[in-house]
Amino acid sequence: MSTVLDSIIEGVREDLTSRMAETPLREITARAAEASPALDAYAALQGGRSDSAGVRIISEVKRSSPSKGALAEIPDPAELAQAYERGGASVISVLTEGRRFRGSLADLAAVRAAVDIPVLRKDFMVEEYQFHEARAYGADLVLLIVAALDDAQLRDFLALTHELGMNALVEAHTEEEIERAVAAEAKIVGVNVRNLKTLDVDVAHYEAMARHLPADAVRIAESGVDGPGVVADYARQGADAVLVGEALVKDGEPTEALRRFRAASLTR
Ligand SMILES: O=C(O)c1ccccc1NCC(=O)[C@H](O)[C@H](O)COP(=O)(O)O
Repeated sequence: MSTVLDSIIEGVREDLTSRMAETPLREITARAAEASPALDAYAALQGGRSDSAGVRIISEVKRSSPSKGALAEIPDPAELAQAYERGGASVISVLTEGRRFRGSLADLAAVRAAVDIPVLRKDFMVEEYQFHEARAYGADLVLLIVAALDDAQLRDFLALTHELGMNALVEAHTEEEIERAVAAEAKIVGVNVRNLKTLDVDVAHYEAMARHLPADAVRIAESGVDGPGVVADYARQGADAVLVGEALVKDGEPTEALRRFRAASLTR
């Protein structure tokens, strides 16, 4: 049976075919090689569970989603990213998938030019081309969804990500996917509490999965933050960083919201 993830990836592949026809691999590779070196997202995210600065926040530019539909217009993603940076975000996540999330590579480039912190290209990465494209548009970090890749792809894409000077956030949903991420030698491992089959969010799932995360990986809790309480819970459960989308884009004062989220993690 086809899942939401399968259907998103089908659309991603179709859109990718058009972009590849417009800008061939050798051209995007050359543009990636000319881009400014990637910022160190690993350094920006590590230490959140142990040092006095508290949990790091990855703040997302998210207009729309398959689970909730329209969330926020975000006419100026660069301005939103700057508001996040002022609030103390460690990394900005930019959804670049167009059909379901209404994101774009133009959003990624605009955010990259507007902030001094690392930027994540949040997309469904299934072809080598997309990694060069991510670098060409200024990404420092890319998302690898274990459920969307086989073991060979996971290893090859991680190696390519590192060759291009970027880091990868390797996203798992289950114990088995965490094991696959660890076997591929992922250094930044996320647990997304949104079930990609049902789209249900269960924040308690992070606690169940956290004990399977290796001690030496940077640990990310993804999705489901609806206020400071959930950030504090994720921090208590040993997350180094928390990825937040909807709660920030729907808040009229994202800088203040972010400050509250960061402060909450210090109460653990
Ligand atoms: O958000 C969705 O509905 C969704 C559906 C299918 C695949 C991915 C999806 N979201 C991507 C994300 O992982 C979230 O944008 C991110 O973790 C932030 O989540 P939230 O804070 O709950 O908006």
